[in-house]
Amino acid sequence: MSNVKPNIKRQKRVCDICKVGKPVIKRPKTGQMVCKECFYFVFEEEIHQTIIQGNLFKENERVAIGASGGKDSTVLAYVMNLLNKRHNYHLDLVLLSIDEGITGYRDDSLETVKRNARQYNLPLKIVSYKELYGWSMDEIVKEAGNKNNCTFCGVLRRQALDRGAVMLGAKHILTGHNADDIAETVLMNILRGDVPRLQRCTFITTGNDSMIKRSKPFKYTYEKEIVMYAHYKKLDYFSTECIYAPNAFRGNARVFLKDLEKVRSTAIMDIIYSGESYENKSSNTLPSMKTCERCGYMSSNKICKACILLEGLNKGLPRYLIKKKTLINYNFLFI
Ligand SMILES: Nc1ncnc2c1ncn2[C@@H]1O[C@H](COP(=O)(O)OP(=O)(O)OP(=O)(O)O)[C@@H](O)[C@H]1O
Repeated sequence: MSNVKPNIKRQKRVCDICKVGKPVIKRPKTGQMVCKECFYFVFEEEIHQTIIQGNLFKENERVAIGASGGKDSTVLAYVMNLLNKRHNYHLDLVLLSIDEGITGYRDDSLETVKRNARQYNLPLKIVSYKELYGWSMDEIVKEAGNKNNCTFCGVLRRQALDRGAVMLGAKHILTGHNADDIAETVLMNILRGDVPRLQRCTFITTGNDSMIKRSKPFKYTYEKEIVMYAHYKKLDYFSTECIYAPNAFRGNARVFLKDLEKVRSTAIMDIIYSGESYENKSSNTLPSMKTCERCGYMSSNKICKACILLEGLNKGLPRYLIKKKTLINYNFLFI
């Protein structure tokens, strides 16, 4: 047998998109091996397509980006700023941050948002729970204990974002909820048998009939790709988890989703598409939006959830009111 090696040149692997560049990223969404430049471009343009297909904006609209300093909203601010210029959306973009008053967490992440505002040259408004409600989250946790803090925080943040948007003269808020968040919410609503919420949790825009609407341009964007984008673009974001325990049930849905993804790579998109097929499929009508008789902000009831929670806190009965049926698991609505 001859020892002479056959003269076969090994073919250099190239980017699956441009067929030229060196592939450095395997896209979790498609499995393609792509170069950095193609990854940036398809990542940004898929978000642009989501925006166009969802008909999200009107020209000259003032749009508030909910900016927490975390990876999702940092990438959202960066990409919205870029697409606004690249595709001439003519949007008046502003950053809106809510300071929940969580020492050692939000104070640090707000410093990141302040830097982002300078880096992207976007105006920033910060509103705090303390100034709006007279309570910080640190004080609420001291009073109400550790158990329901995600419910308190979620209810108050939702209204705080609305109030901040009103202060900014914006009627549209964008949040960084991504495809993984939405798939988790679909799963949670299935596990709880919550059909009305299942029917609306995949909407890209909510609140069309109210003072302020909300949209999720990352509805079809995978969390892993957001992390990769932030990493390769060297974006300045804050990566610490909230010091108050995250919602345990969402944590279970997240673990379940990650396990599913290992055996079925398309699980996230499949679950979102399944959720979408439930949209408006029954006679269950959505509660119409009214204004709260106490604070004047949006509510589907006579008195809004934020006022009910604050009443409990101010009366020294925080846990009594949170147990009322209407509030249980209200934080599933925040998506
Ligand atoms: N304190 C805040 N101020 C302004 N917007 C917020 C705040 N907290 C959350 N949001 C908005 O809600 C979205 C989802 O918030 P969530 O708490 O689930 O954080 P997340 O998934 O870790 O996102 P991020 O990485 O942006 O922090 C954020 O992307 C952001 O747009």
